[in-house]
Amino acid sequence: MSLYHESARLLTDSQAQKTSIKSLVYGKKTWKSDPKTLFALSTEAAKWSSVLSEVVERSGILKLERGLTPVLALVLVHDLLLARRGVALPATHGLHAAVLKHKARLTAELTKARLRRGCGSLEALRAMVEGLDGGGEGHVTDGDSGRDAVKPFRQPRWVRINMLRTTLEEQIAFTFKDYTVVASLHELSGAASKLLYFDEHVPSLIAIPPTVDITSTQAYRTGRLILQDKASCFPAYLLDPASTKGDVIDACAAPGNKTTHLAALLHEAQSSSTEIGQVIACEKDEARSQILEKMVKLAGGSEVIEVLAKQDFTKLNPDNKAYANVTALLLDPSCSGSGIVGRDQGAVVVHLPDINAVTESAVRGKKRKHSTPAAKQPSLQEPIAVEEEEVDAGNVEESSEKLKARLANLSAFQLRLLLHAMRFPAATRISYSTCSIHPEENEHVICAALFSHVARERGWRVMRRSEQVDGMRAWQKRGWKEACSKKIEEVGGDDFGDTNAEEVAEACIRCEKGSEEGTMGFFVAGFVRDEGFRGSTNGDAATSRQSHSHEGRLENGPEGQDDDDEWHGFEDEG
Ligand SMILES: C[S@@+](CC[C@H](N)C(=O)[O-])C[C@H]1O[C@@H](n2cnc3c(N)ncnc32)[C@H](O)[C@@H]1O
Repeated sequence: MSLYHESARLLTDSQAQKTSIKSLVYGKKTWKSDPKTLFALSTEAAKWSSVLSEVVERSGILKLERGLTPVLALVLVHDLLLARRGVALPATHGLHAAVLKHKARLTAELTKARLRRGCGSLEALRAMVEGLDGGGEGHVTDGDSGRDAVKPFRQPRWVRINMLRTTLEEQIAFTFKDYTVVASLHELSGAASKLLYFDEHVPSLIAIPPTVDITSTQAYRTGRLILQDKASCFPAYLLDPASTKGDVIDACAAPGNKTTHLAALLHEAQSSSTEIGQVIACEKDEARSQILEKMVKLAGGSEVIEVLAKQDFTKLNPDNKAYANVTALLLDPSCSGSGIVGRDQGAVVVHLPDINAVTESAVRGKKRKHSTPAAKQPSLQEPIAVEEEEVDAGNVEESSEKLKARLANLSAFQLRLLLHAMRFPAATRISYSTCSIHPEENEHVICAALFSHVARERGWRVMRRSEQVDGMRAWQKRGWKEACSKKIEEVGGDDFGDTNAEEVAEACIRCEKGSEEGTMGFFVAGFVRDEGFRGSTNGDAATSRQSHSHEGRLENGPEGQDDDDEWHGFEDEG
């Protein structure tokens, strides 16, 4: 295999496995190419990929040279146009010839790409590319000037208006009275002035420029405003807790952003005279339980939220009468955290040319979409200093085998929690979410749960896109169909006819990290079942086995029950 084929493979694996080029090169001893050369080419090609993908697309060579894949074209064009020694293959070699014959066209496209970036020389472009490397910024075109100039796209600061303590109107009239409302998220990027954007998907969510700090405002300090990534608002909103008119369990609650969001949604429904239940917030970790309690208090949720501190969710007995009115569950378990902005585990972002991209005449003025990681999201600094997502971040330089093993453990843990949630007899809605981009923790868990014994016995199915609340139905990025097909095939889903991969993928919601939608990488999906299934249990008299006191909830966990539908080899996420 040539240097170029090996480099193409490396970049593909690095993207897919979210593993650094370095660990892939030096973790494997069987490369045919010199590892140093392979590392240098792959790193440089990745660095230049946002420019070169544009050059390759606009030159149209992918349509002419059918033997070139987008990633192979990227590494070859890199060396053809940018390497001192050119392509390290004889000119007669098929790969070299495939790009060499288009050199004039490619060079012209590189010049245009340079000029579009306002760079007077190749050296200036080189400096720009070097400067952007690792800078963690995405790019947007400059609509105002009409020039396709590249500007760093900075993630906005998302602010959830906490309806437990205030209203949107009140905050607009006071905290944000000097702010100018803008129509697009892009207008916030890099702005130093007080601008405000109303989110189009999640009610009571606004965005402000990343440069504007609200942590010293009275509204923030008193829990009226909560800094919460947009994607992280999806699970409670999708769950639509008030629609089930009962209690809601937040199974993995600390630090409590989604818990207080659930409470706010219930509180709002109460004002429109619907009878509402309470939120039961469960957190296993002692220190994080304390943070949860503080957050609940600060957010004004004490009356609606009951905190079960130091409580392992899997040890709650679903058949305890104390949970007889639990109609909805939110499950946001520990995960790899690979969707968190700024946590790339060393993997590079490679922009690949699109074979179907329109050629230049059609692209003139077209806004390009980039997805490099963006500036680190603000975390809740004050008054509670804690990162929202508790994650199993693993080792930055871990090998792909280690990552695979870690993901297998995490997904087994996540599935175990999800299947436990499905056992609550009165529940009719569940939302499952992670801040991971890996299908192992997302679509695979959803599909495995769907085809589990407990789901089929108790009538659980995926919450279809058409059944979702408006904002979630409208959200464009959906689950990965191939990941669903793969898992459904693996769990023998073909035997249970009526669920197909396309429908499941469409039901799943994905957020892309560092994208121009301004979110972290995130995944959420819902499960529902019809009222007719309510109250179904394994047929045992479990409720008589323990008291209904708070303590009674903690004893007699599900161990010993029929666990046939669970995956074996469980290890806690540690
Ligand atoms: C991703 S974080 C949850 C973030 C939270 N939902 C929020 O929005 O603020 C996962 C949490 O689940 C907790 N956890 C992990 N396993 C658990 C279990 N078996 N039972 C209860 N909590 C658990 C972790 O300690 C961690 O605080």
